[in-house]
Amino acid sequence: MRLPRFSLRRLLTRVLLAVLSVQGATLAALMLIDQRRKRLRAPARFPKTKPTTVPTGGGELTVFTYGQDLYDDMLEGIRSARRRVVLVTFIWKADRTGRAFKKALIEAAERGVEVCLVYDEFANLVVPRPFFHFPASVNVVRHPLVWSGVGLLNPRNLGRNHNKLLVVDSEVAWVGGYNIGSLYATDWRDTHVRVTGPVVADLEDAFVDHWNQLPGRHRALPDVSTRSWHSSIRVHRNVPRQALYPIRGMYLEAIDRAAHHIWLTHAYFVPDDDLVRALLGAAQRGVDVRLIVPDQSNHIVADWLSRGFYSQLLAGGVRLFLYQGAMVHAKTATIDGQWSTIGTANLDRLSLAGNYETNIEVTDATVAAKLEEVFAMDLSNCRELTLEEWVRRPFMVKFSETVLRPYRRFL
Ligand SMILES: O=P(O)(O)OC[C@H](O)CO
Repeated sequence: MRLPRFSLRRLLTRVLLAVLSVQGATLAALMLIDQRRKRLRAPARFPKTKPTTVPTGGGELTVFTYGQDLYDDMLEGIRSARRRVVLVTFIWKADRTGRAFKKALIEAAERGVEVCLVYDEFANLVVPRPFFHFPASVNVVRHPLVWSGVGLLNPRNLGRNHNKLLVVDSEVAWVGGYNIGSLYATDWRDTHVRVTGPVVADLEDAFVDHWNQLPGRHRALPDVSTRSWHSSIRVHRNVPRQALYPIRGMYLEAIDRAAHHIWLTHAYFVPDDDLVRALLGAAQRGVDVRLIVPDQSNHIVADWLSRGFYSQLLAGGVRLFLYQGAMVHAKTATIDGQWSTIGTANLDRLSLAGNYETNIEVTDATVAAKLEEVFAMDLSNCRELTLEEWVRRPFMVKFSETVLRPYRRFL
């Protein structure tokens, strides 16, 4: 009898196919669970603060924690614009909220205001194309799926425009986690700020530089020439085309500097090794490190990738809080009662090393106190996850987390 010949190649192919099948089955099961959850989900309920304003950076900063308050404020800003409105958004839904923005922007253009808009093509593939048809008086540029005329496989050409920024009359700007859509107005807990003062020129400059880089035949905007060297608020922008990713550096530096507490609120938490090391290092030197993440976000796969970090973080002394009853979509941090950041970047690889993003970094105790209030409010709506509870989760759950680990680097 002849024995079948051992082939290493055949064995490796079979192992690879088996791993891919298990991963595929796990992802499919998660999708099914997600669909069912979404069907059965109760209406969102969560605590929120009224918009409150504090002086900072030679101007003012107002914190918004409820979408409807924010959208009303942004729409009022657009309706009162006299010279120029620039707006960039990752997602722009064609629903009641999205239509209200569209109408206000068209009306502004019709009364002579210069209106420049950017939206991300990929994020809005599901939005009917005609929604993005504007009169010629409005300047609209689509951030393309792939930057034209350049290699498809170069990650620098694939970065999504994940920004959410509005600037009116070079005097006031809004930036933060909110995309534009009715769901976000009432059902998601997110954080955005309105700022005035010198920082507005930096935010407008970020828009203008990007606008002028975008492919297409749109008219270039003049560079912003009124930027100050002296502000307690710094703008950090990721620009993949220029291989600029300062937001990751900003986080690493601030975490490394922390002496007392680090309080983070993040919608999608899939950090790289350096960020994990920085957080664990802070916890080890006695810093009170707390992280709020959604108990169930709108992306179940992101949740499961995030869960893959919990054991290490909990064992290292980081405290985890799971937000209940609604999606928490904020991307904020506050450290030592001194330092804060609010912006568009998630703590995942797409945001920190892939997308166009904008965060502001504020070194101001008054702003930190405001964000600590918001953090305390959110904590009141969280369930703390302990290491004791976490190690007792079922074997299949642990197995699924392990199976999905290789996908971390794609998110
Ligand atoms: O990419 P973000 O952080 O703006 O979140 C968008 C939502 O996940 C849309 O599904």
